[in-house]
Amino acid sequence: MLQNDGLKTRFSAFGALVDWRKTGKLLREHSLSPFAKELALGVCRRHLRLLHAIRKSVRRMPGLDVQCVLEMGIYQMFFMDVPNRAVIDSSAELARQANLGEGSVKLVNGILRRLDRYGLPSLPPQNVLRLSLEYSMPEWLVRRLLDCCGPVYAEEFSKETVERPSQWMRVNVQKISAEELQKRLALSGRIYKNRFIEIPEGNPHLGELLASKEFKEGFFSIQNPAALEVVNLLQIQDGMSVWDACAAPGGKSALLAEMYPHAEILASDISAERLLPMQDLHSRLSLSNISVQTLDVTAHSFFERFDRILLDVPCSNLGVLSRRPEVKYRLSLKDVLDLSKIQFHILETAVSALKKNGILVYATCSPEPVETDKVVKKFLEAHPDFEQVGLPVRISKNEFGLDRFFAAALRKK
Ligand SMILES: C[S@@+](CC[C@H](N)C(=O)[O-])C[C@H]1O[C@@H](n2cnc3c(N)ncnc32)[C@H](O)[C@@H]1O
Repeated sequence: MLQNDGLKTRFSAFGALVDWRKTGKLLREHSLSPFAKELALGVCRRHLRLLHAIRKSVRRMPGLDVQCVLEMGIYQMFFMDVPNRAVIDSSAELARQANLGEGSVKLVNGILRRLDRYGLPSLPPQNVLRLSLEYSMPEWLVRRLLDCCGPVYAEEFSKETVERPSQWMRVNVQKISAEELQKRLALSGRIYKNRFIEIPEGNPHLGELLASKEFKEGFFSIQNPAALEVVNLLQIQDGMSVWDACAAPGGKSALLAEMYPHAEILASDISAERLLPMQDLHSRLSLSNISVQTLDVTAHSFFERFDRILLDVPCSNLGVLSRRPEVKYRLSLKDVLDLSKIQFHILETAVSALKKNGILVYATCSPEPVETDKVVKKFLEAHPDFEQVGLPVRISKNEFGLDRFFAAALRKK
C-alpha cells in the first residue's frame, strides 16, 4: 500500500523511468501528474550525469530498478527544489515499496547521504567527456557538434537539452484574439506575434488547460511558435493550393488553415495512425479549408498541382531534445545519415507536384548539417530549374524558447 500522494507520485515517475530503461520509450504528458512528469523527464534529460554520480559512489553498479530510484533521488537533491532530508527518506521508502530488498534500501540511503554530505562528483577536465557528462549528451554527438560548429555552439546546444522547454499555445485567431483569450484563461505569459501565448510554468497545469471549455471550443491548441517562422516562408496568398505533405500530427496544417482561410490545403502523411488526431481540425477547430489524406509523398501522382508545398520531413529531432530527451540516448550517427537519405528522397519526389513559380519549403527540427544544408545543396545542384528564395531560416531557442528549426524556401523557375 502506498501511504501518501508524494510516494504515489514518485512511484509513477519510477514506473515511467523503469519502462523507459527497458523499452527506450518514455511515457509522458497527460498520464503523469505535473511533479511526476517533471521528475521523469528531468531524470531522463540528466541521465548520464546521474549515472556518473552513482558509478562514482559504488564498487559494483546496482540493478536497473535501484539505479532509477537513485537517479530520481539525486535529481531531486541537485536539480529540483526538494529538501535533501525529505529526498533521502522518500527514496528509501520508494525502494522499500518497490520490493527492491532491504540491501537496496540501505544502499539508496547510504549513497544519497554521502552525496548530501560531499556533493556531486567533479567532472573530468577533457572537453568531450565534460560536456557529455555535464549535459548528458552521448560522446559521438558532442564530437559532431564540436567538429561542425565549434565549442561555443556545442556548449550552448548541449546546455539547452537539459533545460525545461517552454510551453506555448497557438490561438485560433479566427475565433478569439490572443489578448482576449489570455484574459479569459487568466494567463500571465508573453504573447508572440499576436498568435501565441506562453503558458507559464506550473500554473495552470497543461492538463487543466486541455480540459477547459476554451480548448474544447477550439480557441487554442498547444504549439511552439517556431512553426510560425517556418510557415511564413511559404508566402501564401488567397486562393492558393497548398500541400502539407508530411503533415501528421497536424500542428502546421492547422496553423496554415487558421492563417489562410482562403487557401485550399491538402494535409497528408504516410501514417494513418499519426493522422488520427487531425480529426480535430474539422470538429474542434472548425476548419473547413483543409482535407486530410493518407499518402506516401514518395509515391504521389500529382503533377504541377500545388502553388505551395510544405515538407516538414521526418528527422532526428535533434532540435527538440529537451522535449524528447530519450532521443539523445537512442540515436546513432548512422540513424542521422540514414535519415538524410530519406529526406533527400522525399524532397526529390515531392517537387513534381509543384507548379512553375511555386514555392516549396523544406523544414526540419534538426540543426544537423546533413539533414539541412547538405540536403538542400545536393538538391539545388541536381535541379537547376530550382532556386533558393533568400537565406534559410535557422531558428534557435532565443529569449522566447523557440524549438530549433531549419527551413529553406525553394522556388521552381
Ligand atoms: C516532423 S513530422 C511532421 C510534423 C507535422 N508537420 C506537424 O507540424 O505536426 C514528419 C512526418 O513525416 C511523415 N512521413 C515520413 N515519411 C513519409 C512519407 N514518405 N510520406 C509522407 N509522410 C511521411 C511521418 O509519418 C511524420 O508524421
